[in-house]
Amino acid sequence: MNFFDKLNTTISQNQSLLFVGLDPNPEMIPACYQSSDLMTGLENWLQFMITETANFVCAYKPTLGFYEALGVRGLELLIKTLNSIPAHIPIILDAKHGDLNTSSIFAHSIFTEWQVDAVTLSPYTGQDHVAPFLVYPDKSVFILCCTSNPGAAILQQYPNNNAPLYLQVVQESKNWGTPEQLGLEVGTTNAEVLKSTRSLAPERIIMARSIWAEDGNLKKILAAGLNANGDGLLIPVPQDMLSSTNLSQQVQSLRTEINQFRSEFIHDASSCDVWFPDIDVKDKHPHQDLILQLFDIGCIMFGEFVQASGATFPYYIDLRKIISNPQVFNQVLSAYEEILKGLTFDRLAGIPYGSLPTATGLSLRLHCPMIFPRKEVKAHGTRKVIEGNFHPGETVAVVDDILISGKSVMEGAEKIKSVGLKVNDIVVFIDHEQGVKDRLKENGYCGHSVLTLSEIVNTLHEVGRINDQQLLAFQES
Ligand SMILES: O=c1ccn([C@@H]2O[C@H](COP(=O)(O)O)[C@@H](O)[C@H]2O)c(=O)[nH]1
Repeated sequence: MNFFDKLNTTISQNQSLLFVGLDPNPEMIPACYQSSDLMTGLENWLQFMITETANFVCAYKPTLGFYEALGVRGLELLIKTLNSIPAHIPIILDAKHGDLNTSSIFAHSIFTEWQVDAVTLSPYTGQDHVAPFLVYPDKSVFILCCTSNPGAAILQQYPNNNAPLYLQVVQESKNWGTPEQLGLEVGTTNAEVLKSTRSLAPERIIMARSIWAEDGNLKKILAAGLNANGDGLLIPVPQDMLSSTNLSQQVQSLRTEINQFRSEFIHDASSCDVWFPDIDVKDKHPHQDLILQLFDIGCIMFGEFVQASGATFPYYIDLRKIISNPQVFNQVLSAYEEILKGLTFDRLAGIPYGSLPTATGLSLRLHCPMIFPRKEVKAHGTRKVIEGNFHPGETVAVVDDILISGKSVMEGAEKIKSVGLKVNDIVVFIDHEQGVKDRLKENGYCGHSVLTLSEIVNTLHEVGRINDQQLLAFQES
């Protein structure tokens, strides 16, 4: 999973845009962690920060300079700290070293040995300095565009407020990497600076810094920095909060305040709803939030529905609706992507019409060319069975929404094979079970699914979205 997906998954799981700076700053160490051995005190404090916040933040950001300042033991402490961070939470190493000669070896150390997910970099040595970090496809960089140091203003605002240098940095750095590879670091208490950055880079993740100096500024900062989906902005947990004994509660309250604002912001600004979980279940299904969202936006319906075969089912799944909800669509794509990454193929194919948007999204994410079998062959023009370019002999992974009998997806796969292509794998979002994967196997295909229908129904019943009667109707069908 790349940094961008890992970050989005944690944002969605922990419902948080907050990140914590894991800095062993001897000047900030709380009294209860001060001991005769400074390093032990700092280590205990860092561990406390991680334990208290791991379920409520989306990333950690250790600053390399604080560890280096403590000498060899400081670097040992950094390794211990990195190892203590739960593996699913992304780590952004704050290391604005601007030395061209060391960037390749530094990138290798931090990404392959220390296994951090992203790094902050200074822009002034240009793309040459940044490029060695971008050769790691799963990693990202954050380019420092603006700092809040009063003394920096004379450079950052040069030559004037209409075309300041920091916006040139934003504009130029956008050419260095894709939005998944390159985010922006903006330190400011001035919401106008964030607003200008956001309007120039609507597609980038912005890591906000130093926003807490002025009381009551949070709403202005959020309004200026959030993107149109109500995210794309990483917000630091205030430094003084990290020294408090009830850190966990304070971070949770801040998270709630931010999420309330995001929710109102989205309703005001867009026609797409943002979904927040209303249920907290222990040992929940890994896709529980996604299942609930699909139910809440009407993709999973219960009642009497006649299927194409003439049979009546007590449910109907309409995954075509996901295209109208980018938040859900993005998560659905990530779930397909996890399966596809383990398979070998040259091209992706979607089964029309329902799975064409999904296949398109996956093709762009995986940088894999796409084709599709036509539903009906035209009586004019090229009379093609397959749209898109391909070479006979290539292998195609077929993507579809739901397997009921397997008829439609196998018909599509047969058309693909009829032009000399090979199909081994069929990947769907939902498997209706009842032996359909065996049927695929008998026909020479290996079926993969993100979810089974029983996982969906049991999860919905467990959290009270459907009643006992609906569960029974499904179990008896
Ligand atoms: O709840 C449902 C049931 C079916 N569909 C559509 O049918 C095919 C799958 O049916 P097969 O019998 O496997 O051919 C699926 O691609 C959908 O287009 C549905 O959307 N929802």
